[in-house]
Amino acid sequence: MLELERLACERGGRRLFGGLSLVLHAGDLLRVHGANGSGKTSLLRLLCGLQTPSEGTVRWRGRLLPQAREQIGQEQIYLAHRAALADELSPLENLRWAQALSGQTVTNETLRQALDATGVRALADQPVRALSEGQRQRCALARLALPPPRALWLLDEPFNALDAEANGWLRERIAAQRRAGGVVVLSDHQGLPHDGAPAIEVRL
Ligand SMILES: Nc1ncnc2c1ncn2[C@@H]1O[C@H](COP(=O)(O)OP(=O)(O)OP(=O)(O)O)[C@@H](O)[C@H]1O
Repeated sequence: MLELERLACERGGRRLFGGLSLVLHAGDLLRVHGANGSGKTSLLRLLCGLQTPSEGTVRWRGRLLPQAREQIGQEQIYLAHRAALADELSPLENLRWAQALSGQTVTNETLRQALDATGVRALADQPVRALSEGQRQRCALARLALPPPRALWLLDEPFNALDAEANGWLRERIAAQRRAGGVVVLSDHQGLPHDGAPAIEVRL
């Protein structure tokens, strides 16, 4: 479903990685490891078409990125590092905005149910700036609980700041996504404990 061919990335005139080739099929999990600044975020941004490779190609279901980014937007979720939420908006407004950007409109009740899934329904109407890091991350992760199902999840350090309960919830969501035939790519600089599920590992 997701094909990387001899992918290379440069930032600020520096080559971060090159020659990266792999194919992810339905149900696959790719774990991207590497030190701070090694290029994990850059790789995820290449995979969702927010960045252009310096060499090589990325294809989702045969369509070339970033050229096909608009079409592919409805099939993927990209959750950026450090819960990229607008501070002045509430979690509910942030979720509604994220859905609108990918062409979806949902009812407030559906949004509240998603926030309920990550345990932050009670915070739905507060400004995000008043939330803790972990609460922010839970709000961002609520997108994974929103319809419609998206075949490709790109998650930048999604376990950051989560407590044990939220960590368990996210692991179960990722497992369910894989069982449903989706593809998950996640980055990690902490050497996450492995949950035993087979994964493809890349170190940058
Ligand atoms: N907009 C930019 N312009 C120039 N260089 C950049 C830009 N964004 C990132 N970089 C550089 O690219 C390199 C890789 O950054 P990236 O965010 O992809 O790393 P990372 O592995 O995700 O790091 P971390 O674990 O710290 O989040 C870094 O050296 C960074 O300074």
